[in-house]
Formats: sequence, structure tokens, C-alpha cells
Amino acid sequence: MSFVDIQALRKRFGPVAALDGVDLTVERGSRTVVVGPSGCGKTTLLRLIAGFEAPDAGRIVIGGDTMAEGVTAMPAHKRNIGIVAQDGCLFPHLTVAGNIVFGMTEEQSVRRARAAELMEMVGLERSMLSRRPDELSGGQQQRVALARALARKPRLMLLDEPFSALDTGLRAATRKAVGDVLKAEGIATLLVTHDQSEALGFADQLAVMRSGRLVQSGRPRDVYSRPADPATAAFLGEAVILRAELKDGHAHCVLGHLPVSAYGSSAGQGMIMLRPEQINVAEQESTASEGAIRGRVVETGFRGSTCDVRIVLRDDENVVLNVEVASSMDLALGQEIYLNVTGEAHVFG
Ligand SMILES: Nc1ncnc2c1ncn2[C@@H]1O[C@H](COP(=O)(O)OP(=O)(O)OP(=O)(O)O)[C@@H](O)[C@H]1O
Repeated sequence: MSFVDIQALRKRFGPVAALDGVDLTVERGSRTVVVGPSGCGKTTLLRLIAGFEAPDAGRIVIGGDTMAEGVTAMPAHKRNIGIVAQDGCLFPHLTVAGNIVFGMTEEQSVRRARAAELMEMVGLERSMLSRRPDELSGGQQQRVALARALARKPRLMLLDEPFSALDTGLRAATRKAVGDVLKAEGIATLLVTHDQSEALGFADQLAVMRSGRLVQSGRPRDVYSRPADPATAAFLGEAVILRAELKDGHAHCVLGHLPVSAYGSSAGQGMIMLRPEQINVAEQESTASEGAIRGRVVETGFRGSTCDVRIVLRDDENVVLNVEVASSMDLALGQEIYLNVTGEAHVFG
């Protein structure tokens, strides 16, 4: 049995079905990242797991213990679940030490030792224990929030956009530090984020939600390369979605005859997806592979090491492709280029 087992979970707020029958499992010590557009129910899912709200129907089981069944729910403080939210929610009037040991009932020397141990674990100087939250940077505050959540040795950690207020460099460093601590402690984690690359990089399991439902879950690499539908494909990154005729194990489309992994029952007309990194751009026909398709650059966006390039096909200017090339290529507007596709096309079922 999975460590977390959520079945047919439903929650309405008046006319809004925030959760409309969610099934999700999380393995012991693993990281699940929940993504989806704003309002799809991510925070509601976390709040129900934490016990801040009771479901209307469904079941939540953690470590074999039933947390909620229908409208009957165990109170939040009995669940032993840690939660870190977007702004850390530290108590502003308490020191860092006071925040970390808040609610611990052990004697003072034990609390002190635990606070010091946790500071080390989250990579902060012990000397910061006497500071107040407003004397720390955003990233430091989030680490203290994590230390506080870890203080009670939770069996499950819920992270609700805990890095979103941090700027890019600090965000990556804090995410790595938090991820390392949780992994070392073997604590199963559920992270909610709006950041697709964060989701793909952090998750063992990616769970994609839309309109109160789980539309797909699996290994990030699998969900990214074999999304359930075009909306999921586009949500997880740039996607080239084309009409194709499916026959003989190939998709016949404006980019040529592309091998497909499988198309099940959808032989005939279908929709296929390629990721931009599957499209190679060559400036000369002589350096392109055989069967290259001709196109023209209509827009470029410099991004440092890479460049976003918008291309239309010479034979069908209605087909627009957004690809990424090494910026050393320095493509000019209007330049003719040659395109080759690598790997397999994904067919939407
Ligand atoms: N307490 C509440 N009262 C009324 N409606 C609510 C309440 N909480 C959530 N909702 C509604 O339920 C739906 C799901 O909200 P939720 O906060 O779970 O979405 P989310 O995916 O976390 O969104 P975001 O990414 O914007 O934070 C939304 O339509 C929201 O307006």
C-alpha cells in the first residue's frame, strides 16, 4: 500500500467544485509535485491533507491511518504533518529559536539542542537563532520555516509554493537545500508550484491537475514527453502540436514522416506533439540531415546561452514553430534555415 492514499476526494465551495474526485498516491520518502493552472484545486488538496478543511466525500489515508473519510476528519494537530507556505508564516514577535521550538513540550535544554540541530540541517548559522524573522532574508526565512516544520518530525511535508517569493538564484539554492534535507530525513513530500521547471526538476512523481481533477501523474520525464492531452503538453513547456496522418508506425505531417512510439486505436487522422528540443536547426542544407524541411526565421529572442526562435515553414507559412537554439548560432530575421526532427512524435490518444 502506498504511504499516502487519496481516493475520490471531493470538496465544494458553494457552486465551485474545487476538488472533483481526486485519486492520488504518494510513495514513502518520495517527492510528488502538484501542478496545474490557477484555481485548479492545488491548495485545496493540500489543505484537506493537512486537515485545515474537511472533505465533502472521499478518503485520505497516511501511513495506514485514516485522516479523513467522507466528512469525518481527524483534526490537523493530530496528523503529524509539516507544512511550509509561500511566505513562511513565521511568528514575527518570536526569535528564530522561538519559532522553531514553538509548541514543543520538551524541557528547555532539549528544545535548544533540537533548534541548533535543525539550523545546521537547513544550512543556517546557529548565531541566527536569536534574530527575529524581519532580520533574515526571504530565503533564510523559508529555511527557518522548514526547520520549524521539521521540529516535530513530521511523517509528511506539504510545501505550498514555498520558493515563489524568492528570486531565481536564491530560489534554486533554497529548493535544493530543502530537497536535500527532506531526502536525508526520508520524509515524503508534496510540493505545489506554478513553476514548471521547478516541478520537473524536483519531482519523483508529477501530478497534473485541471478543474479539480487529476489529469495525469507519472515520472516527470514521461509526463513531459507523453502528455495526456494538448493542454497538459502546453502547460509543461513549449510544444509543437500538429495534425498528422497516422499509418505504418509513422506520423505523416508537414515536418515529414516521423516515427511514433505508439498510436493505439488512433490510426487515421490524429494530433501529434514534438518538444522543441527534438527540432534541429541548420543554417545550410549541406549541414542538415537528409529530408530537411525548409523554414524561415520570423522572430528571435536572445536568452544568454540560448535563443528562442520563431520559424514558419516555407511550404506552409501557417505552421509556426517555436524552437530553442544555441545563441552562438546568431540567426537573422528572414533567414532561411533547414529543420530536422529527431526522436519519436507523441500521439495524443
Ligand atoms: N475558502 C474558499 N471559499 C470559496 N472558494 C474557494 C475557497 N478556497 C478555494 N476556493 C475556490 O476553489 C477553487 C480552487 O482553489 P485553490 O486555491 O485550491 O486553487 P489553486 O490551484 O491552489 O490556485 P492558485 O494556483 O491560484 O493558488 C478556486 O476556484 C477557488 O476560488
